Amino acid sequence: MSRHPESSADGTDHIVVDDLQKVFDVRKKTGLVRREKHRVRAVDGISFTVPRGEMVGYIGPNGAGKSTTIKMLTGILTPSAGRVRVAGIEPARDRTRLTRRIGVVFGQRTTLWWDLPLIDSYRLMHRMYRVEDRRFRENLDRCVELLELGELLDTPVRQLSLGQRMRGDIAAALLHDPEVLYLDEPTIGLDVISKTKVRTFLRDLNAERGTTVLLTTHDLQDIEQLCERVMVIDHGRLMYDGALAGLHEIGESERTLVVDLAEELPPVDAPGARVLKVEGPRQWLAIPAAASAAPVVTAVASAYPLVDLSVREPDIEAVIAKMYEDRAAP
Ligand SMILES: Nc1ncnc2c1ncn2[C@@H]1O[C@H](COP(=O)(O)OP(=O)(O)OP(=O)(O)O)[C@@H](O)[C@H]1O
Repeated sequence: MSRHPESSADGTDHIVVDDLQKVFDVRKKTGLVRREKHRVRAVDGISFTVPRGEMVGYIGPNGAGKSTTIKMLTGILTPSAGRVRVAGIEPARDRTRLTRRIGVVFGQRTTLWWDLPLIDSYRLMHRMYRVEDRRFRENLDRCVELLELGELLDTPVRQLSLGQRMRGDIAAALLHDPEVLYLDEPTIGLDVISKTKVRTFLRDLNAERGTTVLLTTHDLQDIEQLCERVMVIDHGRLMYDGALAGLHEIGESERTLVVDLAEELPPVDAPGARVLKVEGPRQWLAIPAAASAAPVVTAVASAYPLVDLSVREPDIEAVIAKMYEDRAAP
């Protein structure tokens, strides 16, 4: 597979979203026969850009508006207001042309033909996307090798395990050499080994081909292992857009210092740290995530019989939960 030529989109931005909105009019049953019209602002004025070759996490709680955004980026849904450009194309206007430039993987449903052997689905896609024969063969060979699909090609899709099917779906999304890949929960329900295979493949794909990736997931390890940048949305609004590391600061989270002493002692006294728990000779100390652990370590080591210590980074899920809590507080 070759790297994609330089940007054909807005400057170097491969995805451009400007004040994007999607409003659904829904009818809610309020009585036996009465129905009231009401509006759901699924996406409520979101703006962001993604440069070519970036891998970005797009996360948020259930119903936040993630899928609605992705559907507008693929052209399945037309925005109520605002502007979207993907690889220079307006998705809702030119969906067919865009389809050849993007790949989509929905973890919860397959794009493969259920009753056909995997290879037959790929052959159908070859024709549907009108991929040049040599390119198709090269892409297929590479996906088969890296996603370990060789022994599965003649197996009907319905007989594949979830992890095998997911790898099959990822290959299907890449046979036409898309420049942009949307991944919606690509590791959902997979075991640890399959998750690792999928993540390694995505990292290599991004590094080698410069594919732009927008990743929606509830598995924060996907984000931690794949994306330097993360966007957090809630109630259709962008709450955070920046480095993954910055989320920790926003959430004012804490790191945990686990200290093992030579004997059982009362809670240690170290400036800048708060003892969370004491269990025999082991104590758990909280320190602000943004602060250095060194002064606390020095203080403990000089005043107590320190045997061992380790630092635990804050759990990103807890950080996001804290961010929502802070926003909800009056
Ligand atoms: N076709 C539709 N008609 C009416 N309301 C809709 C429609 N699609 C989505 N919604 C509503 O828009 C909001 C955002 O939904 P969306 O599916 O984009 O969220 P999400 O972040 O993808 O959630 P999840 O993590 O659960 O998949 C929700 O309140 C949802 O009920």
